[in-house]
Amino acid sequence: MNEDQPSVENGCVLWSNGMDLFKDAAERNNFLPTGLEGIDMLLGGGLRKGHLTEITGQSSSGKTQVCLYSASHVAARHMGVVLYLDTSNSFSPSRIAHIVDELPISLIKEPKDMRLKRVMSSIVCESVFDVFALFEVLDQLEASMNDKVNSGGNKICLLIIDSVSSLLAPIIGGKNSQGRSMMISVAMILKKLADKHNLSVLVTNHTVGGNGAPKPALGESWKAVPHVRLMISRDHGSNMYTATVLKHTLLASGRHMKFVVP
Ligand SMILES: Nc1ncnc2c1ncn2[C@@H]1O[C@H](COP(=O)(O)OP(=O)(O)OP(=O)(O)O)[C@@H](O)[C@H]1O
Repeated sequence: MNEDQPSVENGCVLWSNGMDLFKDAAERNNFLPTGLEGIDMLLGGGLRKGHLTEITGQSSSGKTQVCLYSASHVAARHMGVVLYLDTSNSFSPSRIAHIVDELPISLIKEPKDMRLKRVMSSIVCESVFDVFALFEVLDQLEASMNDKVNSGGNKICLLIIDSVSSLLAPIIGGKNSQGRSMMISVAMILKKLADKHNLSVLVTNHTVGGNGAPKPALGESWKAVPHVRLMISRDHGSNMYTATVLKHTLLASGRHMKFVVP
């Protein structure tokens, strides 16, 4: 084995020296915008490439809105292709069209009809209704990402799963250890894809326990998975929302920022 190279086994890097980690952090220090100013400011630029970001919150707290905004802004700003895995028919092309239509001309310098066509063709939406379909899609994604590395094709830069909890929560109840190991496999595949292909992964996780303090549905085993976990909530009867950091590699938990969904 070459002493300067990290050893690679089944595509996983087993060790890295400090200089590798330093270069890696500097090179990967780039973000994809969510297009929601408060969230982008809170996260130092948006969704970090190479990381898995989780949005959690109660029903109607705005999780899908964050996904739709992120997909629209990333596609509109020529950052790459977005793969949107929709688990509950919440993907809304008309909402995307509305978001793209509202983008200022100073940000996207092209006629509105061309912009919409381009954005729509840069967002690939796929319905995924159970964990087995999810494994299949992720498997195909990995194969196509490996091909794109070799062929230099147009790369996916953002993978969205709205919501990952609706696929995983049904299989982890009770003493179902097989369900739990499937959940951990999904986590490992997502993090490996993010790391190996420098893509940003955005997932949503609904909350449970409405009366007291609502908690993210996927519990303790999943808690360690996301690099960043944001809790969002909607201010009653307004279009004002609050994002609060529950977990972050650099920021203290509890930091929060308001954002508006126009
Ligand atoms: N197409 C739309 N156009 C305008 N506003 C919308 C649209 N869809 C949803 N909203 C508004 O955004 C709010 C947040 O909805 P969203 O679907 O993002 O919540 P969520 O957290 O994903 O909910 P759930 O967990 O039930 O899927 C809703 O209360 C609704 O008022």
